[in-house]
Amino acid sequence: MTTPDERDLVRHDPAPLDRDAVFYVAGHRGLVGSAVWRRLERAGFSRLVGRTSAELDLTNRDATFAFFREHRPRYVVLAAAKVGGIMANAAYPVDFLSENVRIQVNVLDAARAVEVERLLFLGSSCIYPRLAPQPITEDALLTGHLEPTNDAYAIAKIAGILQVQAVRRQDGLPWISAMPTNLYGPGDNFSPTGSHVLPALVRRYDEAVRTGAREVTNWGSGTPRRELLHSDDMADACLHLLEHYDGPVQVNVGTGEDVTIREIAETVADVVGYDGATTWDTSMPDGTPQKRLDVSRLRATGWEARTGLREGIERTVAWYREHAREVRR
Ligand SMILES: NC(=O)C1=CN([C@@H]2O[C@H](COP(=O)(O)OP(=O)(O)OC[C@H]3O[C@@H](n4cnc5c(N)ncnc54)[C@H](OP(=O)(O)O)[C@@H]3O)[C@@H](O)[C@H]2O)C=CC1
Ligand SMILES: C[C@H]1O[C@H](OP(=O)(O)OP(=O)(O)OC[C@H]2O[C@@H](n3cnc4c(=O)[nH]c(N)nc43)[C@H](O)[C@@H]2O)[C@@H](O)[C@@H](O)C1=O
Repeated sequence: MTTPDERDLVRHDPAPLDRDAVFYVAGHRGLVGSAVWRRLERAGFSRLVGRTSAELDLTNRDATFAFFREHRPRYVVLAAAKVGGIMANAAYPVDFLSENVRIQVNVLDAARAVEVERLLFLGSSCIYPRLAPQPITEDALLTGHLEPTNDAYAIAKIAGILQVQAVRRQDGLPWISAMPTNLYGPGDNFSPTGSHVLPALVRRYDEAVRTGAREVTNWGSGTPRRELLHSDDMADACLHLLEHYDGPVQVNVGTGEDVTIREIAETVADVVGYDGATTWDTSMPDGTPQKRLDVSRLRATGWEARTGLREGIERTVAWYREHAREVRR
């Protein structure tokens, strides 16, 4: 008989995924989910299943169970969540905690009921303590206080990691969790107040160019450091981990490099062609001073990010300009 500890040993080459099995991408229209869907299509998966939140509200437990019983997916990527930038998280902590806990518990319980073979849960680098030593290793989890602007969301994500580990221990199912750094790419949320920093800056600087404005004001001091990963790289890492990692520890996913918000703003301004002034509204929160991930566990499985930050920003600006009308609605 194997002990729980033996079952939890890391296997670097779990069985390759069957391209003809039913594969459910929860949140398939979001930034990450849509990139995962494109990646899986490219890899030859022929039976992808996705539902919008209007078609299947994952906070509804009965509907979630009915969906899993009907489709019986063999594989799942859980990329459905309530997601937002620093101000959305700070303003709506109840929603970020409650909705995310409900989505996760329902999906993970329903997946357990039909014995989903491989499942990837997506957390976030904000699960780590606000002042974790840099770069942040996976074992920094639960070693200190969280960043107050996103503690509610982080607690929900930590509960998800623990639920995946518990399913591994209790049922022996080889489910895994990935902790992405800050992400960006096509299909992102470009809402001026609710979005993350990169889409917010793309929209703001693009608008300044279009209107001829000579001054742009960003939030905070510009000194916090962030690590940014393109959503296509994230999607590639999701498939890679499902095929090459089987262990209880959540895996950090990022580039391993960070820059200041000011540097990100300068790059966005340069890419969109803005040459006016930039000021900083220090009445807005900075959030965590730095959250650079240690990605050595991921690298040990043979994966590295491919998209450089400037190239990723250029692609995102091009996408935004092509889709600006629908995005700005
Ligand atoms: N964006 C980022 O910088 C980061 C994201 N992550 C994590 O990655 C995952 C994906 O994030 P991201 O793609 O950016 O988020 P998005 O907001 O772009 O997409 C979220 C998706 O979740 C779906 N969803 C939300 N609520 C429900 C619900 N009640 N029922 C069914 N579906 C629902 C939405 O469906 P619909 O569109 O149909 O409403 C949408 O497709 C999340 O777990 C997030 O925490 C982690 C680190 C950074
Ligand atoms: C992914 C991650 O995302 C969030 O944490 P965050 O990293 O702090 O996210 P952010 O991208 O919103 O901000 C990064 C920095 O950028 C500055 N900043 C400047 N100007 C704008 C601006 O216009 N918009 C935003 N949003 N930020 C701006 C801002 O003041 C901050 O210093 C959490 O939701 C958390 O839960 C989470 O998982």
